[in-house]
Amino acid sequence: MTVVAGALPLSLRDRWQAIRNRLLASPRFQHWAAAFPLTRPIARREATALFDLCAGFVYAQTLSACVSLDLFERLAKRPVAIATIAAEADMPGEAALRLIRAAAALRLLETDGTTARLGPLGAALRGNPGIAAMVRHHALLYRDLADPVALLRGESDASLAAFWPYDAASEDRAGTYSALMAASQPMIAAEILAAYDFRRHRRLLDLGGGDGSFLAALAPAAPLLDLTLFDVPTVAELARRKLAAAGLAGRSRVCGGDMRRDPLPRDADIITLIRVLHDHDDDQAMAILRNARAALERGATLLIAEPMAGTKGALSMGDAYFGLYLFAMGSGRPRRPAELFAMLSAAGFTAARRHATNQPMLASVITARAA
Ligand SMILES: CC(C)=CCC/C(C)=C/CC/C(C)=C/C=C/C(C)=C/C=C/C=C(C)/C=C/C=C(C)/C=C/C=C(C)/C=C/CC(C)(C)O
Ligand SMILES: C[S@@+](CC[C@H](N)C(=O)[O-])C[C@H]1O[C@@H](n2cnc3c(N)ncnc32)[C@H](O)[C@@H]1O
Repeated sequence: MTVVAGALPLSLRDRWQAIRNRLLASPRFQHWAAAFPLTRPIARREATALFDLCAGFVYAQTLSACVSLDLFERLAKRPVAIATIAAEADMPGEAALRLIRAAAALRLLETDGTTARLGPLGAALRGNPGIAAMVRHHALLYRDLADPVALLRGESDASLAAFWPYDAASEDRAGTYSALMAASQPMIAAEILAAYDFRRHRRLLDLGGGDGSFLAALAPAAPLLDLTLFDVPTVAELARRKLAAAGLAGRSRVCGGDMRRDPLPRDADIITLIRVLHDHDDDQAMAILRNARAALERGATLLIAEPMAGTKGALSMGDAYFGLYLFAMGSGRPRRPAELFAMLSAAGFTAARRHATNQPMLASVITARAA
């Protein structure tokens, strides 16, 4: 190791990285790598990756315009002339063509310059209505991120924080965020139900269960399971109505309160925390885990399902997307499975393990047993 005054000591790895980074920053090396046949594909891929980072906001706004104009639903029925889209969207034909060509370049649509058709990514988006709901919701996030450094310094007020008023959820506010969660819950529930068999349990308590969308999705997959939901009182009221409307009133029970400190129903043999822990800073997350542990008999199960940091194949989803999303929200962070294992152990759980999900970008699943 070399010690430089005022700087951290340099390891072998640091020195190798310094050489690599000098090379990558050199216009001569970049030019050579792009021209040499063996390195050309890598040079193009890396240049495109960097360009995509520069242009990400433009891509996202192209998608946002398509969602606002409901183009995916419109084009799912049949191809439509671009002139018709322009008239319906109240914009000049040239502008509509510009948007449709942009969306076609992003594989959201397809076009021959006169007619617009649904593209493969637009078709996939239709399969999960929660994605369009998130795209609409991103207007808030991107407003907060307009000056990211000011946000990180705490110099700007984030509107996202007001969108999630967990501690003071009026009926109106709770209804808005619960509707967003309900729209995206089917794709999450599909991942969890494919990863874990709930039929081995008798009574499930869904902590922070929202408006009951997860329980409604779970009910047919585990017909003998008794269902309990716990959420803040305003959301619990929404869940009561939703579960009754789904014909589950006889099979379910709903409780309102604060999952960090209020006593929880004690008769469950499995507690689920779905998209809940990552919302909370470490002390609050530990309070939730300890409260859950206190409600379980020894040997009972805790299941955590949420997007996790450090997820292979979905790294940008964790520390980049949810890292900044939750920062703007004002609490919580995406955690690595190893961090969750340590927290689970400190809260009195044992035998923590991961269960593979098909789309880890959407959710990873961990279970543990009450020790
Ligand atoms: C047969 C042919 C034509 C081809 C064969 C090739 C082939 C196999 C193609 C695959 C086709 C296919 C099955 C595609 C499937 C695509 C899927 C499943 C795409 C899913 C995309 C999901 C996305 C983009 C999800 C986005 C989710 C977001 C942005 C979630 C945000 C969540 C937030 C903000 C949550 C907030 C809650 C809080 C506060 C953090 O607790
Ligand atoms: C991100 S939502 C997830 C909802 C649902 N589990 C889902 O995946 O769709 C987090 C939920 O936790 C609830 N919540 C937040 N803080 C809470 C607290 N202290 N006590 C009870 N519920 C809480 C919220 O009201 C909200 O319904």
